[in-house]
Amino acid sequence: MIQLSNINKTFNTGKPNQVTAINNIDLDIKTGEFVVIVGSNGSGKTTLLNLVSGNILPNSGSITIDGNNVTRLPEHKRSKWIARIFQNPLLGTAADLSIIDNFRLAALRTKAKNLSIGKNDQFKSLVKDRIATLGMGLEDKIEQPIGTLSGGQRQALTLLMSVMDTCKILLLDEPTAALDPRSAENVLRIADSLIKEYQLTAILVTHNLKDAGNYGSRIIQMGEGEILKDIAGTEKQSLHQNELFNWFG
Ligand SMILES: Nc1ncnc2c1ncn2[C@@H]1O[C@H](COP(=O)(O)OP(=O)(O)OP(=O)(O)O)[C@@H](O)[C@H]1O
Repeated sequence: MIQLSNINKTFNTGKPNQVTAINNIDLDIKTGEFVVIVGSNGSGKTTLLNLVSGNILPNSGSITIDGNNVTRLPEHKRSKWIARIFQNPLLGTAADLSIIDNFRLAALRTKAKNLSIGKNDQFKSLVKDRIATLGMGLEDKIEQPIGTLSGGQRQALTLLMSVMDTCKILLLDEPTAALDPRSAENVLRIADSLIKEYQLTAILVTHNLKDAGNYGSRIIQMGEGEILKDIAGTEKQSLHQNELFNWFG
């Protein structure tokens, strides 16, 4: 689903503050894989997500998504494949708009021409039903501005919104870092079940090694712009948390 070949990304090339954020990375992520990325600060995790999403372009190398060479394709042209959830729950939603209007926008993400979508009662009841699955009671508040909700509530809704339109890839960049432990657990559980239900290919960047152990079908450790470890399958499932801690020893 996602292939990175020989990807390099250097910032501030030729200046004293030049930094190689991604150093010659090859990565092949299969459809339906849920990859967890861990690594110290500055190891290149967010840059990697930015390269996949098209938020930044590589200096060299190629990126393929769903069989399409997207290396030079800007972010908005990749949105038909990709939804992204950020650390800050305020990103990804329009605070002043109601919950239902945010869901309308989400459903229109890749369909700018069909602006009539979501005006009818059928759409409202579909959204209410989906929101009810969160078990947060938010289905009765769909006319309320989304900015009045807590970070955890908002992040849960943002996840649901990401699957309102065509989406094959979910990029999660520390989506729970700003949440309390209970909300964080809830949001990750929702993400995990959406990934399974919609058979999404997902990448989760996290500093939480417990989550890194519990979630995902593959784990990658990054260091200084390179892939240091790449473990999948039963080996990933049996990875003990202590072992993960030792990676950072
Ligand atoms: N836009 C930019 N301009 C200049 N340098 C950048 C830019 N984005 C990232 N970098 C640098 O690239 C390196 C990798 O940064 P990146 O944000 O990808 O790391 P990270 O692993 O996500 O870190 P963290 O865990 O702290 O979020 C760092 O040295 C960072 O300072």
